[in-house]
Amino acid sequence: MKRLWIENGTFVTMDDQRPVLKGHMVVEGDTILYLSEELPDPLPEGAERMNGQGLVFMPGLINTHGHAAMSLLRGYSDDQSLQVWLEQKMWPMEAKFTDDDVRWGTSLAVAEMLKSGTTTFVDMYDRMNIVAEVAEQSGIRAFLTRGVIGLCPPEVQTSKLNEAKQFVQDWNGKADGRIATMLSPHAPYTCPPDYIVRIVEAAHELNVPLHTHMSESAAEVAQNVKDYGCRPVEHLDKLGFFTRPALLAHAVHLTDDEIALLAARGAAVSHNPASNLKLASGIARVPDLLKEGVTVSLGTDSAASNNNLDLFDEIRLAALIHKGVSGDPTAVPAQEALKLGTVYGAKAIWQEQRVGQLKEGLKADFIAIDMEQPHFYPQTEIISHLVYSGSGRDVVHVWIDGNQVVKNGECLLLDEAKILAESQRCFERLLSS
Ligand SMILES: N[C@@H](CCSC[C@H]1O[C@@H](n2cnc3c(=O)[nH]cnc32)[C@H](O)[C@@H]1O)C(=O)O
Ligand SMILES: [Zn+2]
Repeated sequence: MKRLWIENGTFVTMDDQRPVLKGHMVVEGDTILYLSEELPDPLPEGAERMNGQGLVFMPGLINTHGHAAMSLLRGYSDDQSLQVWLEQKMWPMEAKFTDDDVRWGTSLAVAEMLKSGTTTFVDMYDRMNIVAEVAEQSGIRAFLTRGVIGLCPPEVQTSKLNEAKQFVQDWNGKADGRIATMLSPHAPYTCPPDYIVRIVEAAHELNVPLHTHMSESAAEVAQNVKDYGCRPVEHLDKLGFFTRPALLAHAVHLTDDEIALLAARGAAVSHNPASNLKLASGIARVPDLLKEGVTVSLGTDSAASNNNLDLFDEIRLAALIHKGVSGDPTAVPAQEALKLGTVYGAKAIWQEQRVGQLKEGLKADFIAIDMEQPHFYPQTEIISHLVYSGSGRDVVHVWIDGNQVVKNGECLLLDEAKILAESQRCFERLLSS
């Protein structure tokens, strides 16, 4: 079996037992076989050797919410509220999307994510077969779901749900186990209650988790109260949503009771600070969620509301904004912020036994960061440096399942020049059609 031996590296493990260690890591096949300050004994036979000096190795980042194909709409609508951005700008453009647009928009997103250190991403979109093909080819790990908007006639609702179920059947566990799937009503405000109930039942049948957008804006919460007589968490609870493992994007506007209910139900949250700031949606109660024991992770949302997919930005924002709004400089410290993007990300997608830390027995999904740069000197607190002065541009190498997918900042399995040219062509066609 293929072996890689990294010598004399600095490893930020995200394992509380030994958060940072200097030493050696051996990868065998798709798995971390050995990680220690000591030389491996016996020395790994036939291993490719790599000098880790000047590099920091850490678990690949986990982006728990996004819509990759929307990278085509980066910069197309800035400085708008969620409702205007979504209904007047995104939906009309997305209605014109073809297979080709989804392919090149997704490829653009995946290239950007890989190069900035994301090794697992969650994606909610349609034409998901194409998204899965891009994920398979690129080497990335992906948790994919055909999101469904239910503001349409019953027969269209049914065909969308059938498509979402078929996607699960076709792709769950594919790409050497790198692809997992779930089901997702787009949001309580775009799916009637009876449709959400049908989606929950389908998730039980297929034994997959659920994902949705929830309580992103104050307007949508007010609408929920007006239409259904309760706030979104209680509404989803009544519809049985939390009888499945559930991942909720945004969760910005929550009461104490809602936080308690999420904790009791074991639901996980994807905190998307950049998107929430840009659409002026508000600031999620992350310190309170963490205090109550809710699993919180990080997502970029799409590049159309971010406007990049660099998860280091989300890590830094999470570490900064909660201090600012609470007046407490100890809110979301650096170590906790980095956990949001790694080990808690893994937990939020029920993958903590496989990814999210550098640990013997876990999958070899890891990244290398170039520390020999002015913004990382003097070299003192590495975790602080990564969170407060690092960015995705510092990532030089990326491995997923033990395979190197980015080398010296270049994607090995994607044709970057072609992706840039094709995405430009797709966007221009969308604009003029
Ligand atoms: N087109 C599908 C739904 C795909 S789910 C992905 C949808 O999420 C939308 N979206 C992207 N970001 C956000 C957000 O922050 N809040 C709510 N919806 C979003 C996006 O515009 C896209 O329409 C259907 O009609 O059933
Ligand atoms: Zn979204």
